[in-house]
Amino acid sequence: MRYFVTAIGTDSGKTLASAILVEALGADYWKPIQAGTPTDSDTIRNLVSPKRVIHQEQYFLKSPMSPHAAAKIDNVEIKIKHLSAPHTTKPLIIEGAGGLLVPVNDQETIADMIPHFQSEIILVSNIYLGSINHSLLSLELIKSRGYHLKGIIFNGPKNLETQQIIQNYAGVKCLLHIRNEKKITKEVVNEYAQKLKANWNELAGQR
Ligand SMILES: Nc1ncnc2c1ncn2[C@@H]1O[C@H](COP(=O)(O)OP(=O)(O)OP(=O)(O)O)[C@@H](O)[C@H]1O
Ligand SMILES: C[C@H](N)[C@H](N)CCCCCC(=O)O
Ligand SMILES: [Mg+2]
Repeated sequence: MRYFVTAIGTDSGKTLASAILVEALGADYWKPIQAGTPTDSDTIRNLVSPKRVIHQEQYFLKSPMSPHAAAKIDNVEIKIKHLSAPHTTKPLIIEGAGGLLVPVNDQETIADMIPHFQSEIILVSNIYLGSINHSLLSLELIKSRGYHLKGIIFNGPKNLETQQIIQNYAGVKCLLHIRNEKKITKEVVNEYAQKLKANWNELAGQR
């Protein structure tokens, strides 16, 4: 099974959520398109067990910006049809870049990768004043394109009104709520992975 981790924007906590998912599901990790350094793959490497498989990025762009722009600077053309997911017998966590409508070239966006990889979406919704609108815009896109949303991971300070309205709109449960942590360590990732594993199995049981 492939899970596509996207978010309501950049710096939302996709890589942190991906590390937790990798540990919770015993999954492989793959960042198809990396723009700038430090790379998300290196961040993941430092946060998960050494037995986890982290696949090589298919595109590594030098500039920390939208992939469509970074690709032009590097004189590289990214086409979704040329992306090919690594083979694995384990679940695969695929991390996008920024939010859903981040362009990878002048016609295609990150969202177009989701059906290309036949993946289910895990949406990271970080909580701030304005995140309801950004979350519902992302959910509207997912719904209008008929993509499958596996669940939502909230990230940041608890805000029940914000979380409830987003969950109701999405019609899915919260897989995990990540609080603001002083430091992100392997231990923190592991703690959340245990919580996610419990929630994941409980939600699967509710089907
Ligand atoms: N709950 C949290 N507590 C503390 N720090 C956090 C939390 N969530 C994210 N961060 C930090 O915020 C920064 C951005 O998080 P992260 O890299 O996971 O975002 P991202 O959505 O993957 O960004 P990108 O779009 O660049 O891939 C990182 O330094 C990360 O460690
Ligand atoms: C470089 C950064 N870390 C992300 N990987 C790319 C974020 C692209 C954001 C584009 C935008 O929405 O303006
Ligand atoms: Mg990331």
